[in-house]
Amino acid sequence: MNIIIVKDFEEMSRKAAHLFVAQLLNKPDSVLGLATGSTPLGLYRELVAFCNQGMISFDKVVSFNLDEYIGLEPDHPQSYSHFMEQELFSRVDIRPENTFIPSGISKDVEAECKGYDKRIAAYGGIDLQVLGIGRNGHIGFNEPDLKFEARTHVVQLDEQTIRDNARFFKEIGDVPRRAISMGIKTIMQSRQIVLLASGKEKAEAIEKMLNGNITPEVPASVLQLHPNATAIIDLAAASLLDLQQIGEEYQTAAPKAAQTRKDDEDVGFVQEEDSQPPSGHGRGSRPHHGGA
Ligand SMILES: N[C@@H]1[C@@H](O)[C@H](O)[C@@H](COP(=O)(O)O)O[C@@H]1O
Repeated sequence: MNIIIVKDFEEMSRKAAHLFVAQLLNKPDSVLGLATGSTPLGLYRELVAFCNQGMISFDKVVSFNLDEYIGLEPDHPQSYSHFMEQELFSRVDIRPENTFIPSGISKDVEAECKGYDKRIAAYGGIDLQVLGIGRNGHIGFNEPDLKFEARTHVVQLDEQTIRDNARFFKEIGDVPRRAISMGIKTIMQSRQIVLLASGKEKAEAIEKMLNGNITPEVPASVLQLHPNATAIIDLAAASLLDLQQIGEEYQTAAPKAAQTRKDDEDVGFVQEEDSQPPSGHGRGSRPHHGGA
């Protein structure tokens, strides 16, 4: 895993944005994996600015989000769908029909999960996936568990996650208890992954992710196995790491070029055989939020 230690949130966001800009310049029709939470907000701000300057375009981009709360309508102010609309989609030239987020109000959640993975595969898989990290080491909404959940699935949220995310809701009782999340295999199939972490509340999770065993009890630890993953960590989130050791043991340079499908197969993360060519559409007409 490449480790890049940066000064603060701003530098983390800028460095992450550069990876995305490079990706889009190389491949304008990239499939991006997107995340929510406070952590990627600076990244999205930077991408909006690059797009407004005409340096990048999202016109040909397809995006898949990691997760969504079960029970929230897409235009609910705390839904991840609404978040993405506000923070990125309404501010760049991405086509609404090319943005995918699991539906939290699907009548058949199992079919929703299966269909989501199939659709990702049908678009050729994710080129670049951004991740935040929960204080308990979760990625997406893959909570600590006894086994890695492979595919997009329904999760029961941890008490700590519910408490952490309660800050976005009026009261803790309003936080949904369940969500749909991409699974570990879905995430690991991405050709390139960038995990962002900022702030001292993430320090313990980061230390366990990098120095601990690869275990479902720390879901982010699986990223140690990914052939092209980069963690961009600010000094506060890196405060429990031995920075000298990092200098010696890890690369801090730019990530390797995108892995080929052959490489993906070598590590056992293969695309589904039964994937169909893309026929469905994204979330269709975009609710208007009057964002800047
Ligand atoms: N499902 C999201 C995760 O994708 C995110 O990484 C995590 C951390 O959020 P924050 O970036 O606000 O610390 O929150 C939620 O649980």
